[in-house]
Amino acid sequence: MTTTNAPAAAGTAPAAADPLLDVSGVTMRFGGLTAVNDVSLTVGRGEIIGLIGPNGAGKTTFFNCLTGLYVPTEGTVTYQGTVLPPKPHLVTQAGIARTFQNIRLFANMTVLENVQVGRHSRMRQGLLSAVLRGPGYHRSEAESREKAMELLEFTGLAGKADHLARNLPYGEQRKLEIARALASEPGLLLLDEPTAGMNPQETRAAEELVFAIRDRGVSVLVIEHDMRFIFNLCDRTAVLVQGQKIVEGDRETVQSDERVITAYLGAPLEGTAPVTETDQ
Ligand SMILES: Nc1ncnc2c1ncn2[C@@H]1O[C@H](COP(=O)(O)OP(=O)(O)OP(=O)(O)O)[C@@H](O)[C@H]1O
Repeated sequence: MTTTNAPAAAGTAPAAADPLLDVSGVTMRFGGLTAVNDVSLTVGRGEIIGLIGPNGAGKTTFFNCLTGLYVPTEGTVTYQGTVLPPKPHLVTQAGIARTFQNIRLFANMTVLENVQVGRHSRMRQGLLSAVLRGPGYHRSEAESREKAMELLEFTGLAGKADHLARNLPYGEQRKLEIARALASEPGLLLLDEPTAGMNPQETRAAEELVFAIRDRGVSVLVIEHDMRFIFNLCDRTAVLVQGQKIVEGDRETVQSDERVITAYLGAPLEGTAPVTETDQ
């Protein structure tokens, strides 16, 4: 895998000029609780953007608002210039794919089948053709298998194509989730804590994988608690605290922001010591 191990444009201003994703004023309330409060964010083509914040800050809720799992109380999500309807299958068709904090694989299907399921939104064969199993169906199946195998090569799982998903080690299950998400041929991939439960070696490999995904032309928005992972990868990082975006910028901007330090450590520090991966 050949990757470019550097953010696309470190130190950029906190907004993409011609955004692929343009989130404007998204608010999500659950009864009296405002989980996400008036959050705006852009992701440009070829960017890797980080989303960090303490537990319960609203990060996953924000993802759910982007992907149609939740209908935001207020605000809009625009992808490639079109406002997205809050329906997961339409969001996938539009070109946004995601992984979940808690792995959601089909445990009793093979690794290859899991990726083929991810291609469902890009299959052109209708129900009738699938039922009759005509030549079109067989062609489509062969193409689906070939594309799924390419993604397994890309993620390093080709040797396990016939294994049941539930038998993969944890780190490989996370990779498989990413392969399945890529199978829908997204322009934007949302990763929710992709390194949770990984050892340091697996985490470094996951970094390489995210760079390689970006190099395939897929932009990435990633939630992660591992600060080193975030700051190694991301062109910009946004910080959510109690549902609000308190700062967004490059590594230096985020690490030296006193509000970030306060949010993570609970009290302002003397000076502006940078946040490190041990400060989670
Ligand atoms: N469906 C829901 N109904 C009610 N409250 C919810 C719902 N989903 C999330 N919340 C609440 O919204 C707040 C934000 O939760 P969320 O899971 O988005 O945070 P997070 O930043 O992703 O946290 P973590 O880092 O621990 O995963 C929490 O107080 C949570 O309890």
